[in-house]
Amino acid sequence: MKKLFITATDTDAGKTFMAQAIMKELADRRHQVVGFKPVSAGCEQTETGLRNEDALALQQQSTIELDYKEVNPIAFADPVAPHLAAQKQHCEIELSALTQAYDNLLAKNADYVITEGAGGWRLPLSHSLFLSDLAIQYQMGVVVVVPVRLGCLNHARLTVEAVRHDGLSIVGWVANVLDSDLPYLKENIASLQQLIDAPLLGAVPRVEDAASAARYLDVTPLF
Ligand SMILES: Nc1ncnc2c1ncn2[C@@H]1O[C@H](COP(=O)(O)OP(=O)(O)OP(=O)(O)O)[C@@H](O)[C@H]1O
Ligand SMILES: C[C@H](N)[C@H](N)CCCCCC(=O)O
Ligand SMILES: [Mg+2]
Repeated sequence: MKKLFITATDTDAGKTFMAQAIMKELADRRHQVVGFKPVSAGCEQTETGLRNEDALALQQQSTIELDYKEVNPIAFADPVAPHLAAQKQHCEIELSALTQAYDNLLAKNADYVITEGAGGWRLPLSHSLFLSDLAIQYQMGVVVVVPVRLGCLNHARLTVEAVRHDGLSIVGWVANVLDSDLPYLKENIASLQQLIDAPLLGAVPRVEDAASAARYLDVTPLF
């Protein structure tokens, strides 16, 4: 059983997109995969409760049937920092709620549990909890998604330093090349390779959907 945590240098960076693509690649190689979005902020109210796009995508990409709540135990309607959404509801996110949900997924005995973070690595969940604490608790392997743009070198390096400071390994990273006209694109990717010093799973251009993104990824470093 491999436990992976998909983080990024920021929000809106391509975590869900690449998580789906990685799950597809693994599933195509006959691995059983389940997706997990422990905390979501930005949901639609439906008859069956709050539903978040990321979690629905991960639920759909899972090779084992999962209830929505199993994929996304904590959901907030507002698309804001989750600890602020929690404060507004006078509640506090606790690590035990996340570990309980994670343990339930571990019990499914899939080959991979793919957790998508929210925002970046050090996302606060309360005054005393970060989402990174969940990844640390289970010693997850970390995949970093980097949207390649001006400013990403610093963000990528800071993320890598924080992950390693927490004692976790970066098992791979993805260059999300949303702007193929970025000046010095190749040089930026080469700099990122140096700064991150972990396997590059792929450089993904702007594509139609996550299934197309999968074609640019080599997931063998995740085996
Ligand atoms: N390579 C790509 N090609 C085309 N569209 C992309 C690509 N990467 C990301 N996107 C799009 O950019 C938007 C942001 O990506 P995504 O939702 O995966 O980010 P995220 O890091 O998961 O954000 P959040 O922090 O909200 O979870 C989405 O609309 C997604 O479909
Ligand atoms: C609403 C958004 N799409 C994400 N779900 C939450 C991002 C929180 C980022 C918090 C922060 O680091 O400032
Ligand atoms: Mg997402």
